[in-house]
Amino acid sequence: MDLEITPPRALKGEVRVPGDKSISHRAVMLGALAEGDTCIENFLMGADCLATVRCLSALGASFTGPDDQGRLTVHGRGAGALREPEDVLDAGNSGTTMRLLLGILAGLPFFSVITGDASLRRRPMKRVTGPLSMMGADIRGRQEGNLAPLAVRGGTLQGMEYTSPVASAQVKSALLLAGLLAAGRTSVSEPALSRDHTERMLQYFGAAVHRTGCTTRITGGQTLQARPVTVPGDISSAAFLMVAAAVVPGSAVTIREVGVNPTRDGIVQVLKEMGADIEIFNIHEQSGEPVADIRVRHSRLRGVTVTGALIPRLIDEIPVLAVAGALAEGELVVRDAAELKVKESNRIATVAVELKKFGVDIQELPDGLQVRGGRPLTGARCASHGDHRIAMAMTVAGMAARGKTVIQGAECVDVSFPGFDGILASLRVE
Ligand SMILES: O=C(O)C1=C[C@@H](OP(=O)(O)O)[C@@H](O)[C@H](O)C1
Ligand SMILES: C=C(OP(=O)(O)O)C(=O)O
Repeated sequence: MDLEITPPRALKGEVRVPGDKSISHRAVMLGALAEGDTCIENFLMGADCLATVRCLSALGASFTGPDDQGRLTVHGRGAGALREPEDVLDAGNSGTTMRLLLGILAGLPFFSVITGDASLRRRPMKRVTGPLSMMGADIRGRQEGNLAPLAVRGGTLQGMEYTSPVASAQVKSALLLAGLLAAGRTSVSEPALSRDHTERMLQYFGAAVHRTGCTTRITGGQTLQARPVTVPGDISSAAFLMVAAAVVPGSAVTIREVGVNPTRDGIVQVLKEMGADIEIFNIHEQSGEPVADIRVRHSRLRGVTVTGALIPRLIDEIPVLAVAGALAEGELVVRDAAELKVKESNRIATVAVELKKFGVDIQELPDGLQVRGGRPLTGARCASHGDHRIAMAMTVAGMAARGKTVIQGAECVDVSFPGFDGILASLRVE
């Protein structure tokens, strides 16, 4: 599907974005492991989270919904009620589905095979299958258990202390979920703190999880108690609207009920450092997660350098941050972000290739990007590379460019942000 964009005069109004993808995955997974009914409101009906629901159904979990309001109930009967799937589990395009489910499958006493689409079958899984094998699971796949399809014979796991070489919430979460099903204590240390939604939701469901610095610990054998979950709006989806409002002259956009977890809000911090006019207000807590309204008005931006512990706090927002950099004065530099190479596409390469089509001065770095901003953008014919974040970032570039932009293969937007073009259309002032 092609998406056509012409620059609006301004973006104005008040919107909500769909539910958080990370929290939606975790709500159904923990719901399936818990005892009782987990009623979820504002569940993300994107392709990735629906893949998680299908995999859990194949494992015997039972659901009511989702209805068209995003209401979904998981009828949990504890981990022991999950059973061997009769067919291959399909995680589609979703790294989170595959890696977190591997943690659960490793701790369950049966055989399963999990695969995904062409992009997911190229992404590294050894980062979870390696430590899960050390805990006692038998996991086989191409490149010594690195590439899906992966065959898992789960069973009795022994907790362990693991130091992850990457700051990855998917690695941490897979090991904490395996740790919940394992004997003894599991601890995961990471080089910088990644998103902590799994820890928060485990605690919300009654499990004891402790963190000291960047080390998180869980003791196996705890039971989870079902609780209602209201999923906040996804800050990673809101980021596209935030940058669009910041760069399109005359804009003023309010996004209601967005998750502002401090392990996810790096984009707000960096846009503010760049000079963006952003207000965060009406801060409150919902199902163990902080939520707020975000108002963004157009303003002049300047380039900054983004590195280190900030990177995991905005990893999925880097494609759209590069667009903000292209429209800012001076230079935006992103370093320590080599993880971008193993996402749905190699995002260092795809961001650079696509932004060059708009006339942007952008260079690939081994672990990031360098963008020299300030030149006017010219509308372009872009490719999504099958990557939702690239499709949406280039849409934002198109809104600030002269002339028409076309995004080829824009159907992948549905992975995380169904209704994206409708929400943008509702904000347009012609
Ligand atoms: O745990 C999660 O829900 C996610 C963690 C991040 O991946 P990594 O764990 O690979 O950094 C992020 O890029 C992804 O979109 C969602
Ligand atoms: C990297 C992403 O997701 P996943 O790893 O779940 O495919 C993303 O949504 O940008």
